[in-house]
Amino acid sequence: MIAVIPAAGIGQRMGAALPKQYLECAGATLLDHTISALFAESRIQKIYIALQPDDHWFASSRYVGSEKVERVDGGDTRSASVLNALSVALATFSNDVLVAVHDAARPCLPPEVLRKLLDVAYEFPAQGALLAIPVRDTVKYVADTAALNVGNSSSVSSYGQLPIIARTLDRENIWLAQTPQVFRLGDLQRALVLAEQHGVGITDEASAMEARGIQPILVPGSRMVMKVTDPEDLELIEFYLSKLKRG
Ligand SMILES: Nc1ccn([C@@H]2O[C@H](COP(=O)(O)OP(=O)(O)OP(=O)(O)O)[C@@H](O)[C@H]2O)c(=O)n1
Ligand SMILES: C[C@](O)(CO)[C@H](O)COP(=O)(O)O
Repeated sequence: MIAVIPAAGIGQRMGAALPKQYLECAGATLLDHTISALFAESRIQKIYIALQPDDHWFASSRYVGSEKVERVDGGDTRSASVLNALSVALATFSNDVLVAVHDAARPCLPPEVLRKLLDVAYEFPAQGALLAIPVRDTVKYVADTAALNVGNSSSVSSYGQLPIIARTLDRENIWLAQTPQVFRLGDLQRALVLAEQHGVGITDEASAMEARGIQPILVPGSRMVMKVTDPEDLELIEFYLSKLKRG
């Protein structure tokens, strides 16, 4: 099996001076933590890292020069970055090889969680599998209007326009998708190409497979596999990474 790490984002919501995957945390960059989690899993033979073509930060990674790690060009969107990496991988690996796609922005991936996901993916290669966690809070679907309605009137609060509730969703069947997401290389490449051709909005690999009628398996992940998105996440990820290192 192989892995792809989309790492070509700019980290706009983080607002840092460099892309968030290069921020230092618990002794390494977030990207190096992410690579190290996949590197340590013996079933993963090769890791493709999709980077902005003009990325000059990766040159300082401890994984530069490793035969198991290959840099490829990313694209304008996450799915374009993944697709570029899959196309490069297909020059070396066959359609039936499993590929685990894992966000650079999810640097904390406990080994036992990864192992469980890969075990399930090997059992059900045609369906594929991904990490996910069930929603714990009550889920509100918000109305289209952004205005705060008071009685029959519509007003803006002292904190600006706030959303209002349209309805409460039944959370019983709602899970939040994480990564890695594991599929057969050929299946995923075809699904992503078709999604692009048909203008299907894709925010993860499973969505592309779902659009082809596949029902991927959800493997319980962990809150530690959180996606680092804005500055508020940094303290928590540092805590999780340190906890993981301590074992
Ligand atoms: N053109 C892109 C955009 C995103 N990603 C990667 O996809 C993952 C998830 O994306 P996200 O967390 O949204 O990262 P950014 O796009 O960097 O963040 P932002 O949306 O705040 O700019 C990240 O590892 C990011 O580097 C990518 O490879 N190529
Ligand atoms: C793939 C993903 O991690 C699933 O939660 C996520 O969708 C990627 O983040 P984005 O902000 O939608 O690119």
